Amino acid sequence: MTATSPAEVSRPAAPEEPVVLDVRGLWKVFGPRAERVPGSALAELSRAELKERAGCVAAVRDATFGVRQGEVFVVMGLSGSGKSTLVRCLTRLVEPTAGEVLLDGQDIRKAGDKELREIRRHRFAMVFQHFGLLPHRRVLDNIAYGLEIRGAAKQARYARATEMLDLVGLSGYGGSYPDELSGGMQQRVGLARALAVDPEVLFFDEPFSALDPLIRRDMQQEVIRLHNEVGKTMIFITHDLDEALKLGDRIMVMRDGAIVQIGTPDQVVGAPADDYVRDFVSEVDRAAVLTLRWIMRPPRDDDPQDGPELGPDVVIKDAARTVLRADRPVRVVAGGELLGVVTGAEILEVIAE
Ligand SMILES: Nc1ncnc2c1ncn2[C@@H]1O[C@H](COP(=O)(O)OP(=O)(O)OP(=O)(O)O)[C@@H](O)[C@H]1O
Repeated sequence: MTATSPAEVSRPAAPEEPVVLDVRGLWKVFGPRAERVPGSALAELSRAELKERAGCVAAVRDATFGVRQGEVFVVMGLSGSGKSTLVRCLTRLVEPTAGEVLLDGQDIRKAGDKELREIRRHRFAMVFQHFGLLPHRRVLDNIAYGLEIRGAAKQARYARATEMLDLVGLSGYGGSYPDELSGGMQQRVGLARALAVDPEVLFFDEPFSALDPLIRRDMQQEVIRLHNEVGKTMIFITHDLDEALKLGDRIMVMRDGAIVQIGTPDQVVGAPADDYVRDFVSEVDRAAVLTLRWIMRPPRDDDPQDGPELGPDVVIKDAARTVLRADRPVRVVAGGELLGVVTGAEILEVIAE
């Protein structure tokens, strides 16, 4: 494949949204006198050494990243890499050991109990793997639960809950109890409950891992659909690469508590930051993720200039037919500017891999 440096390759020039959640130098260390670890020589130790010398586990190590308004931000890594701990630190379900978590500029680590409760009730919502539905409450009351805690009047919360029930495709099930529904349906209730409070940020902690593969695929589609409809900022934990590639606007890869890479799906697949990420993405169908931007070559003087035009962000698989049928190089054009050309040779190289 044509060598392309990651810096040159990015997704379409969508206007960059402001950062909603700005995380800086975040640490979570479990163990005795954990607070002495960040910033000290202990912080430099490997996981095993830290455990041996200080009896501590650094579940999150010096994490710095920003989540943008309206994006689906996926946190991915093997089991034990720190995904859950990191995301729990963002809502302070786990108290961070050091660092800052700024929500619209306000450090939630400094929030008092009352303020924190307000943030959790009004600005955040969560969807968990094990649904977390209240078994003795009907579906509609489960969905309305967050609104009830907030003190919303009955009529208003039922109206909103019914709207959410319809939104997740469960119209008519409001009177059922959770155990009368399948796993996939229960998770739809979980989604509706989270959306009911109209949160600024929605957190998903491996929400679909307990579902069987077909239902899981349905639910992923459902998240994409809901995201398109409601446009919420979503932070989504998964250890499943396909899920990450499908859902993520950007993916953050973690290993041993540290961030290894943050990038769009095509960046993670096309330019893995190290062998760990390379290994992770080695089985991916690159033609389904990478775009023409990754394989185009500079035009040569002897290239015909009248080939078909395609945009740089067309996925290779979608462009293959056009490129392979054309009897001249396809021109990769954005904003009237010729960025490069692609021929059958470049396409076949990726497909043959
Ligand atoms: N309460 C705790 N006390 C001590 N160590 C903990 C605690 N919670 C998590 N850890 C450790 O922190 C590390 C990160 O765990 P975490 O659950 O965040 O990883 P994860 O990537 O979410 O894994 P999984 O996908 O298995 O949930 C692990 O080594 C774990 O053993």
